[in-house]
Amino acid sequence: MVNQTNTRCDLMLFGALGDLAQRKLFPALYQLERANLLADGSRILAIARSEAGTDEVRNKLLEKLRQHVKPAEFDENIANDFLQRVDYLCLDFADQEGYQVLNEWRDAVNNELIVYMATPPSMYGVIARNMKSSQCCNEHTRVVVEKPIGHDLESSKVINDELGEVYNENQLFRIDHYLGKETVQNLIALRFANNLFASQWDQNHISHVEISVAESVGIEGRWGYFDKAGQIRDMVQNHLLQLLCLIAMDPPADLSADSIRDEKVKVLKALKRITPNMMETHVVRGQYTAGTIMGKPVPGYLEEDGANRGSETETFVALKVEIDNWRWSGVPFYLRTGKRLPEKMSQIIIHFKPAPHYIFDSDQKHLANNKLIIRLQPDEGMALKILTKDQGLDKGMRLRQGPLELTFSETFESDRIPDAYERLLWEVMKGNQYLFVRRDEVEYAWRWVDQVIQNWHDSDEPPKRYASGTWGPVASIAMITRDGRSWYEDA
Ligand SMILES: NC(=O)C1=CN([C@@H]2O[C@H](COP(=O)(O)OP(=O)(O)OC[C@H]3O[C@@H](n4cnc5c(N)ncnc54)[C@H](OP(=O)(O)O)[C@@H]3O)[C@@H](O)[C@H]2O)C=CC1
Ligand SMILES: O=C1O[C@H](COP(=O)(O)O)[C@@H](O)[C@H](O)[C@H]1O
Repeated sequence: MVNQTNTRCDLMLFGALGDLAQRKLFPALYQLERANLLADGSRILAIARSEAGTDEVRNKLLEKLRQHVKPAEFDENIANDFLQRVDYLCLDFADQEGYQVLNEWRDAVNNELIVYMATPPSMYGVIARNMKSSQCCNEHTRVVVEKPIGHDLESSKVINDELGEVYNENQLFRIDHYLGKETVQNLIALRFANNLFASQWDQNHISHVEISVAESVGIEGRWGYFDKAGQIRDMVQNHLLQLLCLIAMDPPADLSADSIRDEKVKVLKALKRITPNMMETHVVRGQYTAGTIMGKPVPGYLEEDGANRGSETETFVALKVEIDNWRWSGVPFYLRTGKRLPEKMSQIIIHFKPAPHYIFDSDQKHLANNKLIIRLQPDEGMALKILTKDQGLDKGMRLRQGPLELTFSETFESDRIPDAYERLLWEVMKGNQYLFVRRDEVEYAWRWVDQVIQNWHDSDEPPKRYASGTWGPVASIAMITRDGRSWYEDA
């Protein structure tokens, strides 16, 4: 395979021994090596707090790669070649003087510099300042930061200000890993490469939209982080609102980062405020109790390791979101996301309005709506549910609904679907910002989410319990049923 950039990069990875780095980032970098996308001479400096030598860290990383790369994609020789690029530096990120070693490592090498902060967000400002005062970075350095940026609008502004004191916006690559998923990028292709949909994509033709991001896992040992965040900060503020933006935005003038981000921001600005008296009909929050997932018993949220038994943090959220603009007036977007649901499944359903005048037997009217089902994960693909005549002499003009089906793995057999982090790291190396989130997007998303959280605090109502292995509190079903609709289930 061809090396597509030939750009030599030095990647400084802060937090290199943390969960994200070991589980996602190193496996993604390994895959770039396997695809021959890392230029010869590109290097990685793994930086973390543990005392260790480079050889010891390389061995540890090899172990982790064996664990986290699919066996069919793991090649010991490629892994060893890849690890030759890695050096290790033990550094307390707050130790300003220690940053001199970064310059020594850079030495006279002229590679482009990427700094990846896979650390708690409270460290972003510290690292940025220390990099600057030690002259380890310049106006060409690209800086990758992880979500969440803060826990509300105010704290996100502080973090963004700290980063902004050292770096320009065009140097900052804020990760929302959903934007790195192939199927999420495909939303842009689907909407703007197919005129068929472009002309149908508004309140004249669409009755409502569903966005479901279901996880079967719980909090995976991350109580300390998750209990302060909850599902609304962990998933809605970023991933679900980004999906909503990609579905709802107007066509961008081109594929440049700012054209796309400008359109997403317009959607975020137009989100209708959820006032306290709308909470009952527009918002459901839940917390899982013990139950069974795929035949296995699992503990409730309050029985997880490290749990504080009195916690009222939500692990499930359902929302009815309205967009106050010309295109989407009167079209609700129903969002739901939760942990310990029956299966891992992310999908978007576009429900089209029925034909304006109905000429078939009225007992079939419930079949009348076309639906576009976009499966983000797993079983990536899409299906357009259309109505056809039921075949047979005895059927008359009876209708039935069937799918025009596109399953990516079957239709495009040879394509391996890369992990989101592979795509995102690759785009950083090329300097493309279009899959990363601009400061104003983060802040408008917080502004909207903050008012929902504030309403929760004011009402003092605890989250509704749901058994693990179910689709969340029954109130989430009631929320959509009240509007004469239901969450889509494939029959
Ligand atoms: N893990 C995940 O799946 C996801 C993580 N993220 C985000 O990615 C970032 C990293 O998360 P994650 O990997 O889970 O976190 P971890 O706590 O596992 O890793 C953070 C790393 O940073 C190190 N660190 C923290 N403070 C210092 C310091 N002062 N000096 C040196 N090292 C320090 C920690 O070292 P030590 O171990 O010694 O404390 C640890 O190795 C966070 O912002 C998180 O929100 C986002 C999406 C998913
Ligand atoms: O950002 C996060 O995402 C994961 C879900 O990501 P996915 O790619 O597996 O769908 C979630 O489990 C985690 O809590 C959250 O921080």
